[in-house]
Amino acid sequence: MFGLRSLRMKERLAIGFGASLVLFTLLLVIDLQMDLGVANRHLMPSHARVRYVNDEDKNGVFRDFKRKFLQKSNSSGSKEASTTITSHGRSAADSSGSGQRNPTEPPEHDNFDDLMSLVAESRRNSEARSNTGTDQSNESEENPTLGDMMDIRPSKNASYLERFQLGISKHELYRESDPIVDGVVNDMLHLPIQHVFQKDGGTQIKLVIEFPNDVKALFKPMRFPREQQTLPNHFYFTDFERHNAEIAAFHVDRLLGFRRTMPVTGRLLNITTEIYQVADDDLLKTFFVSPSSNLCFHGKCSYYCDTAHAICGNPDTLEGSFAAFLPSYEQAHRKVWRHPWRRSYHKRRKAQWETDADYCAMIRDIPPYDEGRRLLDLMDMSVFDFLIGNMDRHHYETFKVFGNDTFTLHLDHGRGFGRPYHDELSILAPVLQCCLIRTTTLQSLLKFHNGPKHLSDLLRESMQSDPLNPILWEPHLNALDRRVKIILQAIRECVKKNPGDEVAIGEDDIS
Ligand SMILES: Nc1ncnc2c1ncn2[C@@H]1O[C@H](COP(=O)(O)OP(=O)(O)OP(=O)(O)O)[C@@H](O)[C@H]1O
Ligand SMILES: [Mn+2]
Repeated sequence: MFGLRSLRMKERLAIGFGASLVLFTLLLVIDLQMDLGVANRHLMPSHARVRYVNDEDKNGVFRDFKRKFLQKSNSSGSKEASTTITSHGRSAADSSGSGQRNPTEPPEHDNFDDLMSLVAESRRNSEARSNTGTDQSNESEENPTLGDMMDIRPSKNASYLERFQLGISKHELYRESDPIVDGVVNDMLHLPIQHVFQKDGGTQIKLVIEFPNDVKALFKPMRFPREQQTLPNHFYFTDFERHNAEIAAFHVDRLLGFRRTMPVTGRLLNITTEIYQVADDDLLKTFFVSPSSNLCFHGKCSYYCDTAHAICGNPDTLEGSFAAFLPSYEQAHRKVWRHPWRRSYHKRRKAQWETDADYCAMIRDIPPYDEGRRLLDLMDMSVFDFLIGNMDRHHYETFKVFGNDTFTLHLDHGRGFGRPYHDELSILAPVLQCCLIRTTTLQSLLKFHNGPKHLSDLLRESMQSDPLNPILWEPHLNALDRRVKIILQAIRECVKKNPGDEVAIGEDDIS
């Protein structure tokens, strides 16, 4: 009797153990699936939560700077919930990063002379190297274009876009002050729209707009007014995309001298004649008339493509961003790279860079980050994303034909410019952890900071010609100037931590 009972007990234990093993495996599988987030974005939990506070990285530069910065400032997140527009936007936002100064005292301007001398020194060194012929980076290195590589010349009646695409070079998308950018933008603004369909891939709705002569643009529609901030309970990957963020990001990238973002312009559309009447069948099926008699559509995608999140004319007009189309894959294959500082896209798991103090040291040893310009390009990307507040940089792309020592494309900035009163320091993690920045980028930042024109002034000027101007809500422009200073402070900390031979700035390898 006892033996039988104990046998049952054993069986029960075995069954219980077996069941928990199955349950555990199941949980692991679900966990793993969620971590595939980016490749399979539909699997990503909409309520996922990612913390970036790094408990183990007690000595990491990232954590150190974050702690120091937060101690000095009285948090820049205090106004996040407010969407009130005040005429004092500039001074209100400026005060958020400047510590506990007496409000009557004029703030003292820090020129960052230490960093200025660092840039000057780096310049002198590279000049000396090129004079003595010991320069590692070949200054006179060729900068072939896609046209050169494929041996294609623009046809006689080639559009601006075709010329632009063939002129994309190993170092950049377009040259400084290249008039072709205006040509491409003008075409997207004025050419008649012939055909519209939804672009597949990605999580939110995007349309491919076709103009005559094979000219194409990638369209993202406006959803909210400029003052709408990222909803407090939305993560970076559930945040709505903003058409104006795409426009502003193009201008910021150009002002930084990167030229790695395709030209983007705003355009006001007539939803009836310029979308509905030229839409393909699949898109057409998602059109409807709202109770206010406005024409609406929602398309098909994994996030916000339903009746409750439809895009509607007002009453017939619709704002959107038009990004010049990249060359087709057949023309120029692009290589997609997983970003080493990609967020976990998982509610419980942290990314390795969030917990590993030596993360950058590891990345530095892995190709293509172990040589050439790639790691410096990632530092630029981090600076750029921090400025625009973009946390959604999971992958990046390069043109295959140029090999590894080519620029990284800056694509997809629809989730930038969402929180003007918050500075997301974790976006700067690559720069803070590697203690590295390209000389020319540091120089640009110092110029923005010391003036006479600040980044916000230059950006306001640059975006003035856009038909949808003003593109940004004023607090976002103030945030840019505040963030420039934060980056400079961060670099200063790095330099202090790495005195002597460990120079914190990287040689510029672009001629
Ligand atoms: N200007 C462009 N021309 C052609 N293709 C583009 C352009 N910009 C982006 N793409 C392609 O379209 C894809 C999706 O674009 P984008 O990343 O902007 O959309 P998304 O919905 O935000 O995507 P995800 O959800 O994956 O972040 C990109 O992976 C890129 O390859
Ligand atoms: Mn995206």
